[in-house]
Amino acid sequence: MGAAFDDQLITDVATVVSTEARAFNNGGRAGLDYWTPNINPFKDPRWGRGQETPGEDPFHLSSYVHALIDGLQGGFDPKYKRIVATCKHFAAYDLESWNGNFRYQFDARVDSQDLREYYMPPFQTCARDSNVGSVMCSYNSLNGVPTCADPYLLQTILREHWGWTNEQQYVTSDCDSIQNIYTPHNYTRTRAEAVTAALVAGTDLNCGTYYQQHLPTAYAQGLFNESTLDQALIRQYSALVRLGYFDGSAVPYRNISWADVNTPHAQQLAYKAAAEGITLLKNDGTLPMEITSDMTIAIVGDWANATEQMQGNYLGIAPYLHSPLWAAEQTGARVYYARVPGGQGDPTTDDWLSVPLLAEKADAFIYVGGLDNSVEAEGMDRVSIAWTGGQLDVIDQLAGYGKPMIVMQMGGGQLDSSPIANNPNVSALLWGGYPGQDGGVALLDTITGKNSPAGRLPTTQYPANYVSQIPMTDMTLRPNSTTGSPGRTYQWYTGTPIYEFGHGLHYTNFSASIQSSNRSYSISDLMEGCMEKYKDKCAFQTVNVDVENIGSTISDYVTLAFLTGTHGPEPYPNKRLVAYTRLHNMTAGSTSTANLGLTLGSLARIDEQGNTVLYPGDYALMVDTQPLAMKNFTLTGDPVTLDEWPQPPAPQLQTSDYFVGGYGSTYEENVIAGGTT
Ligand SMILES: O=[N+]([O-])c1ccc(O[C@@H]2O[C@@H](CO)[C@H](O)[C@H]2O)cc1
Repeated sequence: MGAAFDDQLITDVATVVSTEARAFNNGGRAGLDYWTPNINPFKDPRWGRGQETPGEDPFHLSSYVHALIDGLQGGFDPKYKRIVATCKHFAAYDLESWNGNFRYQFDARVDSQDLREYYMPPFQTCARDSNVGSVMCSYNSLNGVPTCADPYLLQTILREHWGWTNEQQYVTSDCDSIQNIYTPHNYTRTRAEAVTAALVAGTDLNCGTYYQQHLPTAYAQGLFNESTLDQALIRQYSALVRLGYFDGSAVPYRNISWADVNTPHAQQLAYKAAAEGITLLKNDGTLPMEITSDMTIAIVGDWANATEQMQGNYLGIAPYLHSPLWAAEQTGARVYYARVPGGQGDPTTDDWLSVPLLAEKADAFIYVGGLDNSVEAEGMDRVSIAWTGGQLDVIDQLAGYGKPMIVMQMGGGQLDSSPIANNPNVSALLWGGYPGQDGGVALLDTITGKNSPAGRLPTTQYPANYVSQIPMTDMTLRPNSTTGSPGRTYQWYTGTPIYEFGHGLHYTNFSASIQSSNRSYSISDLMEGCMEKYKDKCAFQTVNVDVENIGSTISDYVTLAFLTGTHGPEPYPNKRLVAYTRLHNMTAGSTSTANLGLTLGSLARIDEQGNTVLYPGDYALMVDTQPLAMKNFTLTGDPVTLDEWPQPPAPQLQTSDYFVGGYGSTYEENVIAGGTT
């Protein structure tokens, strides 16, 4: 869904989710607070939970999450919320288990510039601009303080700076993260101090047992006031009030029933969400490829008959799971399926004797593989971002027969696909993520041209040696000659990506031109017209981009607008996304206009203190990754601070390093006397 770059799609999907959630609630099968979305930026390609997020770019994440909350909660200030959404994990959480570091004890060291520029924007959008009902603090520490015990994060930034002060908004802990304040963070001397630190910092709800077990002792010890407890309770009960929990049939959502679950509309949307995200990385002209009933197709690989696997993690019960194999069989062609060796944990293909047999019979090969949840998962980061040798071996062998050879790269993270990209016998390469219940159909429709691919990569595809250039624990974004970091994300990476953020081919060609001429703007004039409470939200301009389909195939087109230029503090990023929109169903020869709303905030840069500043200098707006259109402009006058970032308190504690456990070990404290775990 991140690769679709289609905010309306996100709102539509989220509306189905919240509608079905209400049906389940009315049926007595579910609550009304949902611990979604995971909106941490996908900073490092090894991250096992990057698959849950829309991608690596903070502007993209912010725009996406705004659209998502709209659908989940039913608008930004509804009388009754449809459900409470929870933006998680606040903040700087993106490490599971890597090289002896675990999410429960990891201390993310982040300076104010990177914090405000990269790790904060999605949460600012959640709290300040979308009225999200709940925020979840994370397992990790941030600069020495466990986030669930950090008043700078939960009070100063979240509530005061972002004005997230409605009584019905509450912070929940991650599951057992309050226990983790005590161990393995070793942040407090006692358990009573750990629960106190969390409650006083503003963690209102505990996923786990620590509040139940230890708040009474802490209260008896006089560690916090009753009013602090009241505040947490008021926030949670107020949230129920805003959900209409106490209002019976006065709440319109009470009418939602099982008939509103798994509707034809929901099914179509599941298909659309899969189809819009499929991204064409390489094509020698073989695609689209008609599949007729007199053809024989061989569909192979670990994912060829994927069903549950198409859902990634955190999934519900799907009404059906249409695998690629199932979809291939619906074409009427004769289909051979082989799971073949060479998948995850199966590095050799030596005993695979069926290649020549398959090759003799098949008119075309479809290989579906890549990553799956056995290697990218919650609690599990990767150590390699290369394809397994076995998979490449199979792909090589099949490609060697000189027949149409299509590779589908699946999974939420990226792999270095250069061996496939550089193999002239591989006709086409597509990326499909975790496409959900109708994923197989969306993939086959893309091969045949029933769906024209228009997705764009929401993450950089790095070369495999990237993982030896920077440790996962390094939270910095900018390249650094001292540490040897080549930089993170398309904004700062100094190497050459295999496929860059925003890459995505089509079955047609597009041209674009930006309306309006190059010119200069005075910063003081811009500020004079800026009346918003939050200055970064003031409009700069709506840039209209005329996009023309100059090929012969109907297709969507995603307009990505990047800003470059010399303005603000050095170093300058390569470029940064400042707007995007998806144009739908553009017929051959047609022109559509993308209206890109730029704000003063989107022009601004972040200084070393984390302030958002509008700087004089040269700017260039470009459309698409291989610029189809470009517009230069300048800002003149003195810099103006749009948002003054609250400075962190002086560090008090250093993290300790005597935790020796692994994934899961922190739960041992939950053994109740006489019980088991
Ligand atoms: O059963 N457990 O032991 C267990 C432990 C951790 C866990 O993950 C946490 O729960 C999810 C709740 O939203 C958070 O996104 C995730 O970080 C989910 C389940």
